[in-house]
Amino acid sequence: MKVMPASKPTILVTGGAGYIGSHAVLALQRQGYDVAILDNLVYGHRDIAERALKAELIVGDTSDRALLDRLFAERDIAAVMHFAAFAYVGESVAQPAKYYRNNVVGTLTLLEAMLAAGVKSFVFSSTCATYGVPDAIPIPETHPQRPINPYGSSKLMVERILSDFATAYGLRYVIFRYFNAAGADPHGLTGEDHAPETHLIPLILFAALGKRPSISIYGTDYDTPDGTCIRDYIHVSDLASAHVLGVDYLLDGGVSEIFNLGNGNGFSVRETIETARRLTEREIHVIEGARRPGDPPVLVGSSQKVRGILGWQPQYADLKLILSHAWQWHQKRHGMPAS
Ligand SMILES: NC(=O)c1ccc[n+]([C@@H]2O[C@H](COP(=O)([O-])OP(=O)(O)OC[C@H]3O[C@@H](n4cnc5c(N)ncnc54)[C@H](O)[C@@H]3O)[C@@H](O)[C@H]2O)c1
Ligand SMILES: O=c1ccn([C@@H]2O[C@H](COP(=O)(O)OP(=O)(O)O[C@H]3O[C@H](CO)[C@@H](O)[C@H](O)[C@H]3O)[C@@H](O)[C@H]2O)c(=O)[nH]1
Repeated sequence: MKVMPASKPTILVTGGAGYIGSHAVLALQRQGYDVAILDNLVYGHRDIAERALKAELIVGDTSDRALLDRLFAERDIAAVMHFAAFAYVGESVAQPAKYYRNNVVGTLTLLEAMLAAGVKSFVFSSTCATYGVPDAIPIPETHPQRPINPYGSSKLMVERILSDFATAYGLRYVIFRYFNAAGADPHGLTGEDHAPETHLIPLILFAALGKRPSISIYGTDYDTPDGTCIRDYIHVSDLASAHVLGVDYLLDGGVSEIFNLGNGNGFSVRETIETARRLTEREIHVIEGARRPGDPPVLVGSSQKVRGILGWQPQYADLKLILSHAWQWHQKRHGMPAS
């Protein structure tokens, strides 16, 4: 007789209609988890959540306590993966209130609703932006946290709340501090589609597609080898697989942990543009502009800890491969075939 595997529990994914969250939904589904998405669709996409991923989408906000109470009462949720947040570094400098309200107050409401419903496992999207300007590269998890923009501060505040809630209320969490998410699902089911788009890699590819006339480099006078900022780009599907390992770990009774997620390799803005030129074989017109407020010159992370404790292994660490998946996705999403 064929023995069917016991079905896995339901995971609530906030922000699951967004970029990284949708890849996490896919990774959870591929591991046999049931998923419910909570997303207010301010930046998320109904077509990706419902048509591409065929997931249950609850359209609503993390600050809506009545909705959260109903959501937890009606489903048997084992853990929450919390992606819902605003995440534009530059905007956070100009509009900090928007960031503290959504990222801190929204998360607090969600945590209170979870705990009231007896759900105590939480996976949180934090960021290397909590480190600020690093003392040394690669950055370990023990590095002091001194964010230089309100976005990073909002994420650090949530990290502190989680630590206090663990002590007082028995919450168990995995915090992932990611470096720069990039790329797209290699099978093309989901990818990056921010409006407005402010991230470097999609904007470079839009210039290659002719959707934009050029790419601006924000600052060429940084203290780096070519004067432009250096970032550690990590494939979004590798982020997603780490999140599944994080949920498995918490559901197995693991203690609260904090992990960096990066590849440990830094690429400058100029190097990233050059890699895209070679990949796409298209003209990419560059404009050298002023620095963007809130940008640290170099962010590169050490991910030894997550490899050791969760056994995480990135599958797509190569920048050209990351760009090639993003390129496939943007050509399909924007209906412009490669020549
Ligand atoms: N993109 C990166 O490189 C990066 C790096 C480090 C950390 N992060 C974090 O990862 C998470 C996801 O980032 P992303 O790039 O996928 O962003 P995204 O904007 O694509 O996804 C966020 C999703 O959350 C939803 N949302 C926002 N506020 C909400 C609320 N109050 N209630 C319900 N839904 C809400 C949005 O509609 C969107 O679908 C964020 O928490 C971000 O801070 C991102
Ligand atoms: O048109 C552009 C856009 C960006 N950049 C530069 O490219 C780098 C990367 O910028 P971007 O893609 O906007 O990412 P970050 O500002 O580094 O922020 C991302 O990565 C952070 C972790 O580093 C996350 O916390 C944020 O949520 C996420 O948006 C930075 O040096 C920017 O100054 C340009 O030169 N031109």
